[in-house]
Amino acid sequence: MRVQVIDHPLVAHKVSVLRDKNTPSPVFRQLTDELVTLLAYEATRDVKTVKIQVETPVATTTGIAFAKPTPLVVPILRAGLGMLEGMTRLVPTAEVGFLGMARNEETLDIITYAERLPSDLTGRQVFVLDPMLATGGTLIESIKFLFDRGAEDVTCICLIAAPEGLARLEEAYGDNDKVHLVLASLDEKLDEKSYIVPGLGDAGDRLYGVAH
Ligand SMILES: O=P(O)(O)OC[C@H]1O[C@H](OP(=O)(O)OP(=O)(O)O)[C@H](O)[C@@H]1O
Ligand SMILES: O=c1cc[nH]c(=O)[nH]1
Ligand SMILES: [Mg+2]
Repeated sequence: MRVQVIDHPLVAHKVSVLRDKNTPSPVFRQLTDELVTLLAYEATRDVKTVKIQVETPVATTTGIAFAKPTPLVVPILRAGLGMLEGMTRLVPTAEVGFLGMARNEETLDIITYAERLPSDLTGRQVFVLDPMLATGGTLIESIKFLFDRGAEDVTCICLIAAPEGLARLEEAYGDNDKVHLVLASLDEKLDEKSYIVPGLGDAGDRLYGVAH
């Protein structure tokens, strides 16, 4: 498993504003969108391409296009939905599939309540979007789901991760070079409710919930 924490002042600045509890939902959504585009630049470095011929007004040259089958982008509902538009703006030919998962806040068990993905993912490059990697339960379940369907490789784009969740992912996929994780920040720890510290609170609520 390859893990990249993007160390860049544009990313760090946007994460700082995102963390601020006084940042309202519309700004939170805008920053989430902007952050995805910055992380996607790195996350798509190994996307499969083919050479094509391009006619410029002056000459013929060689360019590239995304190889077929096209990449599949999978936001994990609900919070991952806030990252979808930023990703598809950069990879407009991507197909989009959906996984709805929720963490039971008492037991931390993961409930998969929705799934709308192609039935056969053989040979597909998949990009999973979820802002938070806390205990790692949701991401491990998502990656398993995608490999079970035949996905060739899985790149997860997350904004904030906890070391505890990263360790669980390493345990599950450390030896697998088909798993790639791109993060904006690796935080300190989880608190007693398994929220990321310092984190940014509940990403789903801050994107789509009632304003506090
Ligand atoms: O690493 P874990 O401990 O599994 O926690 C991370 C998950 O928790 C959040 O979703 P949540 O379950 O709150 O659902 P939501 O997106 O609907 O708010 C977050 O978006 C991740 O999916
Ligand atoms: O800190 C956390 C942990 C899980 N889910 C969130 O939205 N935030
Ligand atoms: Mg939530």
